[in-house]
Amino acid sequence: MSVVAENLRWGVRRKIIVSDVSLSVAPGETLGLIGPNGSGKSSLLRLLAGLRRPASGRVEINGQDIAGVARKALSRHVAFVQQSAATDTNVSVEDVVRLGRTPHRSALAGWSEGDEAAVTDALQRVGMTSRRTQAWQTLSGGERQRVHIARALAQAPQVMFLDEPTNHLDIHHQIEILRMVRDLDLTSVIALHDLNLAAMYCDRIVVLQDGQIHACGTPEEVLTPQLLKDVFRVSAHVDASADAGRPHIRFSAG
Ligand SMILES: Nc1ncnc2c1ncn2[C@@H]1O[C@H](COP(=O)(O)OP(=O)(O)OP(=O)(O)O)[C@@H](O)[C@H]1O
Repeated sequence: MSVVAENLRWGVRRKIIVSDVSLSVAPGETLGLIGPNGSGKSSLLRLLAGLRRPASGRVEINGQDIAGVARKALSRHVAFVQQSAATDTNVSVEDVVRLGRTPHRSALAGWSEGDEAAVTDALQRVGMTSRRTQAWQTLSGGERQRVHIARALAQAPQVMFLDEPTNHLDIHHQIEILRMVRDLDLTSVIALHDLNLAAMYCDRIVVLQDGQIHACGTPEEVLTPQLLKDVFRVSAHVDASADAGRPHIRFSAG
């Protein structure tokens, strides 16, 4: 499914937070969203996912304006992995992942074999099968993050928005999760702080600054020393890595 945003604007009181953002994501593409703290990444993701209404502009998913689509209908296709989602504390890991099936179930339908299979598959994909019955509140930060990703996977979405999905994860799981999202047959938009991970796993990257798109293109086109200086205020060398020629950033210490 494609995602298209046209002239999105959103703000709070007089403060403009997302300003005239237009972008498009092709079916199956992985788009990275990078930018300094407070540049509007989370706000833009929420607009794209229909969790927030823009003051003006529109978002189309699969050619349909999401303003006219009910939340439950939208969540049959669209999943959102929040930065630090709060979850009711008195639940098990599998209870959390089961919530991902909610959009697919009617009030009268029981829990089906298909629902169970989706939960089992999602837990397996994030390496949490053995924790299935563990209490949610006893998980570590990174384990919670993986369970939230499993909940989104259980939703069987065709579009996935992820807000810094790797920020609590060790390097092994950061790579595992991003590789998995890239290899899944879905369209994804991922806000990331780690620029080298964005370079490795995203087909294209959008750079936000002060709520506006500063640059958009392939990792090679976007991640230049000049852009890193202008937007992120750091000095860096950018090498072509051995990994399919994707850029690799080396930050200067001094
Ligand atoms: N509901 C709100 N009310 C007031 N200000 C808000 C609101 N939501 C976001 N902001 C402000 O908008 C700006 C963008 O926030 P946002 O969370 O989208 O940035 P971000 O790029 O995701 O940041 P970070 O990298 O730190 O997670 C910030 O200055 C934030 O304080």
